[in-house]
Amino acid sequence: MTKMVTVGGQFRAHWRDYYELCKPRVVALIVFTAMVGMFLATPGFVPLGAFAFGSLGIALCAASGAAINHVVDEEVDARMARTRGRPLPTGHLDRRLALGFAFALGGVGMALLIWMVNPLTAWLTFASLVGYAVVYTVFLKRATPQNIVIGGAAGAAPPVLGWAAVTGEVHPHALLLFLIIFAWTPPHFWALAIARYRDYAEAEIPMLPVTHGLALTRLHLLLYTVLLVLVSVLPFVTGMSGWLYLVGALGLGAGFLGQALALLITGDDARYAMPTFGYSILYLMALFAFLFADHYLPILSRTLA
Ligand code: HEM
Ligand SMILES: CC(C)=CCC/C(C)=C/CC/C(C)=C/COP(=O)(O)OP(=O)(O)O
Repeated sequence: MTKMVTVGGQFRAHWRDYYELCKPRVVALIVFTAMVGMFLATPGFVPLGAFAFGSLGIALCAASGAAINHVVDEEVDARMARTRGRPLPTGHLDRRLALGFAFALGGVGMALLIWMVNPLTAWLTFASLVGYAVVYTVFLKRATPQNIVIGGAAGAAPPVLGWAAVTGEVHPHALLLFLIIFAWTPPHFWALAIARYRDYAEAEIPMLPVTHGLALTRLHLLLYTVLLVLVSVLPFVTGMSGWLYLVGALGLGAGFLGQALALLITGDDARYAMPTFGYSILYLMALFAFLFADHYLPILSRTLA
């Protein structure tokens, strides 16, 4: 009896470790933005196959990238308070097992995308995986404070991937969604980097607050938020989205600008940095929910009329 409980307990611990390697909450938001890309790609309903296999394939590849990031960053993660409890630095998981797991996820994800969706989506997703796990994690993260600006392109790709899964093409409207996430990434990350800048300094990772100071990072955070609000209006200006989206985008943008301004003016990182980071996640989720609602409400009201 005792043995069974122990075996059960161990299995549970391993399952959780593998799950954590996938950065599940980040992947969830990535897949949500990909799904919205799929919905916006068509005036009607998304074909079920493209939706299910596209979402699953993108999720598996993003999780693969996240797991590779854990392997490459094992030593850096061990040096930072925020990350030293992860499965590799704590020794809960072996590096080779983690890498095998990452390749298995990526392999299954790619197979699904190639055979059940289309090759364009598969290769764009592969480029995003390599962009995050290799270009950003192995090189840029350790090389330049612009790491997350350039590396942000990998995380901004999912709506383009979702769109391509449904239509087999890269549409200019999908690129607008890419631009939104691309402009959102710096304020998203720098809010956290300000809050945790001692971590990055100790790990000798050249994040902007470490190399150029907190004041300049707060200013850059605000400037990118202004850029984000401007870019977020483009779906309305180009006729891709309507008034519901515009009102939502401006309301959410005002909230983000308020946070970024409060951080800059007061310099009170303890009070504003983590709430700004939390708001950035809520912002992206809600902005994409507005894109979705704006796309389907007119169709719904026409159907009901
Ligand atoms: C290069 C681009 C990005 C960088 C450098 C970055 C950085 C980070 C970091 C360091 C964290 C904290 C993770 C932790 O504490 O475990 C985080 C959390 C998060 N990020 Fe990002 N991020 C990027 C792109 C994205 C993208 C594209 C999305 C989604 C579309 C996203 C969604 C999230 C979410 C949802 C969390 C919260 C996770 C949690 O609570 O466990 N991030 N990000
Ligand atoms: C295939 C596809 C769509 C790939 C998406 C890429 C992806 C998973 C992007 C997430 C970005 C992210 C969480 C960066 C943080 O890494 P970090 O190492 O700076 O943060 P950490 O210190 O918390 O590990």
